[in-house]
Amino acid sequence: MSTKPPSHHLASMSLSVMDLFQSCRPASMQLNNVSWTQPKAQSAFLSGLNLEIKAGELLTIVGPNGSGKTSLLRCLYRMNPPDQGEVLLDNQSIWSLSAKQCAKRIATVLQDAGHAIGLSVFEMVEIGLTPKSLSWKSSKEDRQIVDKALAALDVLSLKERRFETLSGGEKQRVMIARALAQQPDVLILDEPTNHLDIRHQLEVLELLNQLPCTVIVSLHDLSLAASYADRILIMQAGQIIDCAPPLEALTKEQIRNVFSVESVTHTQPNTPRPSYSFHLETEKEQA
Ligand SMILES: Nc1ncnc2c1ncn2[C@@H]1O[C@H](COP(=O)(O)OP(=O)(O)OP(=O)(O)O)[C@@H](O)[C@H]1O
Repeated sequence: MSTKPPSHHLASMSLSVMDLFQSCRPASMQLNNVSWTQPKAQSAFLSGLNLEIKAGELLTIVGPNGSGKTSLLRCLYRMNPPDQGEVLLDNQSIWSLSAKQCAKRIATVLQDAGHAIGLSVFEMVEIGLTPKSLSWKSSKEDRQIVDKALAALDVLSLKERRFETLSGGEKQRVMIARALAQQPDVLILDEPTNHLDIRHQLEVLELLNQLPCTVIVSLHDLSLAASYADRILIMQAGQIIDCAPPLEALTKEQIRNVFSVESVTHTQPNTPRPSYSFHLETEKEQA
């Protein structure tokens, strides 16, 4: 028997949003010996990174503040040019593709939920159609795509509102809808659950889990990361410390070493998906 809570909204939204992915060709991505140096820094922050992301995989990226999650994601979506090594999308260097060719296959949801003065929610999401659109004027089919993406993120009722009047969580959901409207083969999201209430956090991860495209998502919540990931990648000080299925990657020792907290892992029967509780080391434990 399923342990998931009933979600009528989720069931209907996933049905229609899956239409958008009918011609999705999930892509693999690869980092080969990638190094990247922060502007004005003396030495590389990301250094010699190697990683293979399988087509259709859901990879979550975790790590403390400043460990390099965003920097790594920027390398993957053709924002940070590596000083050394290569980033491949289906075995082709992303730097041999134009920005537009890349945007046809990779969609991003960034930490700072978009700025737009005067655009409606509908128009914000319509921008997601740009890389693939053949004409300036949106067709009936384009408008249906936008509506389906808005419905999937539970923001269809806001479509006439001006984007800048939305709450932080509503803006975040609109930006995820825009990425879905782009119908990508790879979806990269940088902390997409920031600002979201717990129900919408779970719904977003559940939705990402059902998408056929490759999904790469950074998260601070280790339980959420472990609940849905095929593999978890752990960053620390610009290095990939581990990349493995949740129970293998997030051991008590690993969590202590990387996040400097003590943890208790809670597992449930019939599921490989753990959750965690945390506490700071007590003086008694230190002794
Ligand atoms: N363009 C830049 N110029 C200078 N320093 C940078 C730049 N981009 C990133 N950094 C630095 O690189 C380090 C890694 O930053 P990054 O944003 O990748 O970390 P993160 O793991 O995503 O952090 P957080 O969890 O706080 O979002 C930080 O110390 C940051 O200040």
